Amino acid sequence: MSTSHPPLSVVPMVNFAEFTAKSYSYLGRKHVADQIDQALRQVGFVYLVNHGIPQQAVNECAELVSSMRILPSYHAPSASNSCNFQSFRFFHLPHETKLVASRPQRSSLHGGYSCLAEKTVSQNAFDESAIAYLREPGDFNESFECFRPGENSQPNNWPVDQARPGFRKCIEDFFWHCSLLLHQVLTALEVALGLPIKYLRHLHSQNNHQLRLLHYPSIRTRLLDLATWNRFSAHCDVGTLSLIFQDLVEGLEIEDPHAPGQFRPVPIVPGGVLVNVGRLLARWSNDRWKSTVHRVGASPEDKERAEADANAICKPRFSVVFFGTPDREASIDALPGCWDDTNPKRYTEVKVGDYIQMTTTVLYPEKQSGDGPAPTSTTPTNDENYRYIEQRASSPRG
Ligand SMILES: O=C(O)CCC(=O)C(=O)O
Ligand SMILES: [Fe+2]
Repeated sequence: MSTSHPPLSVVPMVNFAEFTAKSYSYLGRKHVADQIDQALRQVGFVYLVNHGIPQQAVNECAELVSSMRILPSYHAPSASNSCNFQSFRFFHLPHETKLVASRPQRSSLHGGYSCLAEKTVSQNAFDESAIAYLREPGDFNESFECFRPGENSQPNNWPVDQARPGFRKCIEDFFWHCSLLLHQVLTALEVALGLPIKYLRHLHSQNNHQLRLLHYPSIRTRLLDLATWNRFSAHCDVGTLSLIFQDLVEGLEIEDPHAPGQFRPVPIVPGGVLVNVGRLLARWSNDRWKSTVHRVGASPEDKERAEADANAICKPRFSVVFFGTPDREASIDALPGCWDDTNPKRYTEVKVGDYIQMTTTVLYPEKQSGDGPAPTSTTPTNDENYRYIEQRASSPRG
């Protein structure tokens, strides 16, 4: 079948040092800003190298992530199983210790720990039966989420310090590194569109962002057949820009904007950060910048091994994702330069708080007030969830 667009296989890469270096001229910075603009228009994702977050800070965050053990009851990792994030030390804590830091009943209003397979994202499903269907099996990951340190309306739940000394400080510091980078990339977008300085940034002045640590444990790769179980279901992010830091294990896939339904693996760029557009920024830019559907499965290498061996086990994967979010009171209306008579506004103006409320209703339908009790001994353990998935995978849904 012929197509006017080449298949999407590569996320463009941009050297961000050329934007942040003080020695660079306006024209030099504009050149970088234009490259980012182009990538977000065509792919919705861009890799930034030399992004300015000190490697030591990424390593420290990853360092908490340092033993090679995975959830012990499943599968032993192979000796060659190297990854630079290795395994979050946090995720190796005993289940009960992690539960102390739980998000109350999946509340979108709290930071904290979510157990394996507790949560599923849903894409474009707004009626109750579709949501119920999509939610039934959880995605095969466990996560820890952190909102802006000191944000009272979205309190964070931390593990007790003796359980993981330094965890809280490290994660909070990393939050602020990411926040700084987010503001720099927003500045680049202002330059690309010729907007007044801080036009986008001033609507992010409250820094109501979110940091998510993710652990995708090893599992029999064939169980990750996307018809039965996912590591992270296909979705778009909600906010403006997300920053994704990955270990050395691939698995992220993005939908080819020119071939809907076809997902392309994203290769790892060591030291690079992936930046992608959330739905709010797509809306704000009148769809100039694409919010591309993405998902996480087994890496291409693991998939290949599973072709030959039905019992092959895929490598564990770790990632850290920072979700840039505008201030809740901000109104999002098409940006200057993104619409005119020939390209009229596609969306009505929306308040950020209302939009987020609508999307979290889909993600966390059973709990809106956020004040529910912490999980109790009746909360399924990771082991129970895992066994459930094994069972369900032998009788696929549908
Ligand atoms: O783990 C990843 O690489 C991506 C996760 C993701 O897309 C998300 O948390 O929204
Ligand atoms: Fe995402």
